[in-house]
Amino acid sequence: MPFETNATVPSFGGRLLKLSHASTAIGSSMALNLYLPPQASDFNKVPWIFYLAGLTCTGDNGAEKGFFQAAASQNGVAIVYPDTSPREPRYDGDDASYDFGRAAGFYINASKAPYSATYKMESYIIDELYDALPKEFPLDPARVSIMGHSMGGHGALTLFLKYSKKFKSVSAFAPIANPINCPWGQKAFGGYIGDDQSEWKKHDATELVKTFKGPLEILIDVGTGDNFYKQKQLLPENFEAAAKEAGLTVGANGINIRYQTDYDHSYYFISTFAADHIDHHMRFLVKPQADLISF
Ligand SMILES: N[C@@H](CCC(=O)N[C@@H](CS)C(=O)NCC(=O)O)C(=O)O
Repeated sequence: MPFETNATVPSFGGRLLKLSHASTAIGSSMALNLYLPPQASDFNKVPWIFYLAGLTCTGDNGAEKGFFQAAASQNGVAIVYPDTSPREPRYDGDDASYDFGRAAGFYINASKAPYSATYKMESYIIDELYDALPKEFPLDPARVSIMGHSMGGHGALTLFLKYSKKFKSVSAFAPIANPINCPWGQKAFGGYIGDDQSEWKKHDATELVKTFKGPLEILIDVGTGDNFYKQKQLLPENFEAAAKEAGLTVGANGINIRYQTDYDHSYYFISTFAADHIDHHMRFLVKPQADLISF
């Protein structure tokens, strides 16, 4: 059993499992939360959505304050809340700032020492959790989506754009949408990848969307009162312009960026629009009728 269940917390008729496991991608123990809605059982594998959290977070922030569980229960979808970086081993200066090192893994595989030894958050999500969780819990391996907030919004957008066959849909709250052009992204990519900016582009949603083929629907919410938006850490306009240039539909049936008047960067903002994001994903996660057995 790769996952240990350390606590089971009833929530909105379902169960929030507080899990830990020895991660092969990271090389040490990782904690995460898994919300199973009441519909999940040995006989009913439910669809599931990754929620990737932002800077300074663990898997607890979204589970405690995102308010996703109410809508997840109504729709019969599970939510996985991974951690935001390895916790062990420690590196000199890995907690010197809130936007690099611990709790700031940026959902990429670091290639620069010493972080390259363990900061493998892309492999952790895409290879390890994606495969291991449905083996042990009632999750449908064929119906997976991804969403995230801020750094986690960058993670959701880039992992979807890189591995679009693995996910049915994507959405983001206040994502860092063009990290190579903002201070957070430049600091993280410089520290985890090094000076080669052509490598940075491989992990930038605005760069990746330029070559995305096929129809693409993404729900993105950004608060106009978000100080990080005002400080140009998020740059959703750059993402939208790149999508337009690539010929993708922008607006309600395409790249749908909603600017929410006065909302900030916090979980008050996320929880307000949590149900909209679950609804967005359910449009892509419901089982086609042909799959249902009739007697
Ligand atoms: N600590 C940072 C802010 C970091 C921050 O706002 N983190 C966001 C994600 S980017 C978050 O979700 N924080 C945790 C929370 O609100 O629960 C600062 O002082 O500027």
